[in-house]
Amino acid sequence: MKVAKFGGSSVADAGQFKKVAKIVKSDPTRRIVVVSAAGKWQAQKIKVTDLLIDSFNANAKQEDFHQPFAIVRHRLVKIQSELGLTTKIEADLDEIEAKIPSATYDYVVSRGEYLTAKLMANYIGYSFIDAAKFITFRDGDVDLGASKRKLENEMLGSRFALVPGFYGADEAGNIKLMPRGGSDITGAIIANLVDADLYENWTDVSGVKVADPRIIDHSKKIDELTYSELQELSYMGISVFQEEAVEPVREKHIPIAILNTNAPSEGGTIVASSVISDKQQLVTGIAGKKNYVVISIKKHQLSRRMDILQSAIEVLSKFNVMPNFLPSGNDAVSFLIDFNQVEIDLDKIVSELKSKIDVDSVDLRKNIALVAAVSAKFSKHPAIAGKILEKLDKSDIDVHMVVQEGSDIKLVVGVDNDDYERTIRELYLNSSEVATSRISAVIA
Ligand SMILES: Nc1ncnc2c1ncn2[C@@H]1O[C@H](COP(=O)(O)OP(=O)(O)OP(=O)(O)O)[C@@H](O)[C@H]1O
Ligand SMILES: N[C@@H](CC(=O)O)C(=O)O
Repeated sequence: MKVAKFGGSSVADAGQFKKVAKIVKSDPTRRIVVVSAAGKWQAQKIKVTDLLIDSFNANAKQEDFHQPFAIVRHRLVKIQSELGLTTKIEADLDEIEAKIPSATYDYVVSRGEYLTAKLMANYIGYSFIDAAKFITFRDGDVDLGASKRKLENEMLGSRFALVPGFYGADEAGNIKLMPRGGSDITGAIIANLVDADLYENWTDVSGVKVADPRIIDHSKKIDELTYSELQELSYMGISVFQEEAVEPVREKHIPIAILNTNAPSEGGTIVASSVISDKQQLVTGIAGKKNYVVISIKKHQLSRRMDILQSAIEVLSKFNVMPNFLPSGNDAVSFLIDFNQVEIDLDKIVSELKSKIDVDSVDLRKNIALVAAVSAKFSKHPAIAGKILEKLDKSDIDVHMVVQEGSDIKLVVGVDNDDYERTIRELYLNSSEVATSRISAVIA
C-alpha cells in the first residue's frame, strides 16, 4: 500500500486537481491520499493557509477579516464549480466565517486543508476522513498508538481514504496544528500507522535538487538520499520536505519518493536508510537560509565555566529563543539564531547578557547567512571539508564561521547575507561531477 501526499501547488486550482486525480487513479495501491491546502501555482500567488492566517490576524486586530476570507471562498468555490462537484462547500465556508471571531488560531488556519480535502475526496470518489478524528495529540506530540487505533476504526468499510494534512486534535477534540509544511508530517505519520510500502510526496519539482532550483538553474537532481541527509537538508532550509516528517517513516524503514505532480514520468528522489552512493559526487546536497544573528560571549577559559553558560542559556530561554547552532571554543561561545525568532527582543537580550553574566564581551553580528553542504561521505573523508573551504577562500567569500557538528554529515559556513547566492553557486560548482574530478583524489 502507498500513502500519497500532494502539496499545496498540486491542489492549487481545478487544473491541478485533474493532474492529481490522474496520478491517483493510475495506481490502485495509492489507497490513502493526503492533501495540503490549495497553495501557490501560476496565477495563484498566495496560499490559502496564508489567507486564513490573515483572516485570523485581521479579526484579532479588529480589522476586516471578511476581505482575505472572501479570496479563500472565491478560490474554493471556483474549484468546486469548475469540476462540477456536489460538495456544497459554501455551507462549510459560511460556518467557518461565522466562527472566526471566536475560534482558535489552530482551528481557523487548519480549515484550508479541511476544505481542500473535502473537495478532492468528492472529485476522486475517496472517503473523506477528518484528521481530527484520529491524529491524536498528547502533551504536544502525536500519540501514534492512539492514532493507529482510531484510524483503523475510521477506515472500517473504506478502502480508499482522503485525509487533510497539517492538523490533528487533542484528547478533548480541540484542533492542533503542526508546524508550517506539516502536511508532509501527516502523510509520514499515516504511512507509519498503516505500515505503508512507500510514502509518495508529490510536489512541483522532480525530486530534491543538489541546490535550490531558484538559485541554480537546471540544478542536478539527487536520485537517492539517506533519511539523515534529507533531515539535515530540511533542517537547513530546503522547503521541499518538512524536517519532522522524516522520523515517522525512518522508524518503519518506509522509503520516501519525492515526485512531481506536473511531470510524473520524470521520476524523482528516493529516500531510504542507505543508498548506493555516486562516487563522483562529493557533496550530496546544499541548503541554506539567510538572516541569522550571531551573539558571541567571550571570557578567558569560558569552556570551563558551566555557570556562565547556564546563565546565558537562561537569558535566552526567558525570551523563548532556541539557538540553531552553538559553535564554541576555549574562550568563546556563539549562539546562532534565526533573526525572525529574536527580532523584537534582540536589544533586550544583548543588554541582559551584558548586565547579568560575568563575561569580557558580548558581540552581536547581524545579516549572516548559513549555507550547509551535506554528504554522508564527510564522516569517512573529513578532508573534503578542507577542500570546500579552500574553494570558498579562493573565490574571495568571507567565511565568518565554520560549524561541523552533531551528525558529522554536514558542514555549515556562515557568510554575509549578500554572499549567500554566490556561496551556493561555488559549492554547487565544486560538488558536481565535472568539477569534482579535480578534487576526487581526496576520496581515493
Ligand atoms: N534543493 C531543493 N530541491 C528541490 N526543491 C527545492 C530545493 N530547495 C528549495 N526548493 C523549493 O521547494 C519547492 C517545493 O516545496 P513546497 O513546500 O513549496 O511545495 P508544495 O508541494 O507546493 O507544498 P506546500 O505548499 O504544501 O508546502 C520547490 O518549488 C523549490 O522551489
Ligand atoms: N498549508 C500548510 C501546510 C502544508 O502545506 O503542508 C502550510 O502552508 O504550511
